[in-house]
Amino acid sequence: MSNLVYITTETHRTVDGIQPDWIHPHLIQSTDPTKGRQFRVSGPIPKGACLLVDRPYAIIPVDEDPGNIICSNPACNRPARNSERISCPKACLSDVIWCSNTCQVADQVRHGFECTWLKRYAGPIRAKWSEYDFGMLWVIVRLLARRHAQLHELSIVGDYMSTEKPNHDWEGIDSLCGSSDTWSHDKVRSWSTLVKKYLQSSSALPHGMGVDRVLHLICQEEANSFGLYPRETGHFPVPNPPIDRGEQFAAAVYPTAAIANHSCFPNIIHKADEKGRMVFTASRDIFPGEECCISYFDLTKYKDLSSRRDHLRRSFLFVCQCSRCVSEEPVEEQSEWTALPLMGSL
Ligand SMILES: C[S@@+](CC[C@H](N)C(=O)[O-])C[C@H]1O[C@@H](n2cnc3c(N)ncnc32)[C@H](O)[C@@H]1O
Repeated sequence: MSNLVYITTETHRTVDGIQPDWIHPHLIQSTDPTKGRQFRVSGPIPKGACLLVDRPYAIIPVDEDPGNIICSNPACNRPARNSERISCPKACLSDVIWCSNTCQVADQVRHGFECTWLKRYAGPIRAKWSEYDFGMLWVIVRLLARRHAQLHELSIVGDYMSTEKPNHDWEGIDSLCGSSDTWSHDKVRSWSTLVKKYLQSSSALPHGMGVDRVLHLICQEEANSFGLYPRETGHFPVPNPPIDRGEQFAAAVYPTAAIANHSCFPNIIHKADEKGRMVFTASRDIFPGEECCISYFDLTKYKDLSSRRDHLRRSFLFVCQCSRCVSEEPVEEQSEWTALPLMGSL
């Protein structure tokens, strides 16, 4: 991180009302007819420049590495050492810890929302479904818990419905792409069962949303959540010998970072910092008008066109249209793609 170039002239710029911790003045949002929302740059970006620092709206530890459990306070998120961990007094879940009394007190309202749900359902979901399903549902509960805590704060200062202070962060979650049309019927049916069993609005989870909205939230979360790893993702060309990104230690949803599309020839490297904030750094010089892309997967793992596209199709449900994939397509496939009707034009 030592060679990052921070340009600090516009510290409070927003992307369509969403306010990340920091965004480079040249990073803008636009729309691509095939890929949807995207990041572009309006001016030159030197290699090493920091483009974005985005706070997670919700983050959960992933159980692989019990040495690396992150503080539950969303304003902190730092990995806490064993000796400094404070557990929930109601013992809702061993993965819920805070790194100090201050963080625990600051997180009371948000955690209060998830605590009963975790105590009641974490065990049964892990036993009857899977660790993956539990993680996915817990991210949803944390999204709802954060929204609840923000609404609570706004109601304390008396401007809950004020148009001057809308809940910018939740707008970012609301605008994430993803819908039930993207996923298979079986998948959507299984998520619908999970929502009805475990995520309906109740005294244990008073979010006030209908089943369809929560199901839609799952579809959005599944299309937009990030895995957090100890090392950077997106170095290209892959260094020799290759350095992978390590074991995942958390999963998170970032309202602004989620706008970044994937490329197998990315110009951005991404990695979460010590507070769980997603940091985008230019991996080469980027020219005005260029799209800014991250890599959604570890480029050391999938190398040729078919393995990259298969992986993206299976895990992210889209056919990669990045410049590298399109240029590597056999000529007959290229003409098939160009023959497909586009939804619009640039
Ligand atoms: C995390 S979102 C990225 C932002 C998204 N474009 C939007 O409109 O919000 C991931 C989705 O973007 C689209 N996408 C991202 N990278 C792509 C690529 N290389 N080729 C085609 N579609 C892509 C896919 O629809 C994918 O499900």
